[in-house]
Amino acid sequence: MKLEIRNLNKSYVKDRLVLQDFNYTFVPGIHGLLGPNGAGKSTLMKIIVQILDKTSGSILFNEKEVDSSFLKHIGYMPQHFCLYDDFTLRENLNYISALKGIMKNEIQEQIIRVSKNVDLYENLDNKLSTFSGGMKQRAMFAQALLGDPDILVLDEPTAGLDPQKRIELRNLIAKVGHQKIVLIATHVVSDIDVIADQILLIKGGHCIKSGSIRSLTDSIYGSVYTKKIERNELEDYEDKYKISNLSYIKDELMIRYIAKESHEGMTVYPDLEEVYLYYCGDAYGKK
Ligand SMILES: Nc1ncnc2c1ncn2[C@@H]1O[C@H](COP(=O)(O)OP(=O)(O)OP(=O)(O)O)[C@@H](O)[C@H]1O
Repeated sequence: MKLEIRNLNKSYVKDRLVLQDFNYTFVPGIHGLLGPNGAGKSTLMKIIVQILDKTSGSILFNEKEVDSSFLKHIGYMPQHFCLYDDFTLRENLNYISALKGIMKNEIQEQIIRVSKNVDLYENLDNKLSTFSGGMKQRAMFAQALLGDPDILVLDEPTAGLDPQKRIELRNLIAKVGHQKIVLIATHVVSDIDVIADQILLIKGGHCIKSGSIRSLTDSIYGSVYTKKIERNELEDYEDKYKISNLSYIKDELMIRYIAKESHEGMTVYPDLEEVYLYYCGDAYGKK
């Protein structure tokens, strides 16, 4: 199974491309789409799920150009809440099942399966208006799982969740995402650093770098340092380098920072946040 994005371009307004010659081939596994605000992650997702038209380029699923029949392969969880608050969860899932064209005699079984998947089986007959934020996110995830789609497109699925709920949803995605093509757009590195098989760093409408977390951290090994400094040196370091971490140990200041040229600090193994800062962060240092 593969989903190919070829030379994809999108502009909302004339002459301003928000996706530029975007190329990537998704295969089964969890793909984390990381990038700054406005990078084009949601736009890419909306084009894949056919909410938006592309300006040019092509999308192929298993070698064939996609058309509207491709939608049955997709489960989409948008960035913003999109359920009916006055409906019960069962009514919501019934409605979405009908929209997805799921056979009538399969709907009840599907609703039971997905509600159990997201641990909301006991809440099926409660109105969404009584759900907490975390329950609503899980309800939206249940909606994406209806029809057991091959591809899950999740746009900031953990937005607004507390740390425990965030971890629970992340584990759930890892559990049900197995053998599917899963795309997760996020700004939160910890949402994907454990579960993603591949990371795509997206900036300015391009995929600027991709690979496994290990290959990405390896790619910047030698550029991340740690050092104990005096307080009055901090400003100078901030001017010259990207500080990825700063902590006080008693009165001493310990920093981790990214320096592209070799440096006197002690080299440390990078993490994904540092990969993000290295490739997607603002201009190198303040100067
Ligand atoms: N409906 C629209 N009309 C005009 N411009 C838009 C529209 N939607 C998005 N854009 C612009 O397209 C660019 C990409 O936006 P997009 O929402 O895809 O980015 P993103 O990476 O998902 O950002 P975020 O992380 O903030 O959600 C941005 O410059 C945004 O302002």
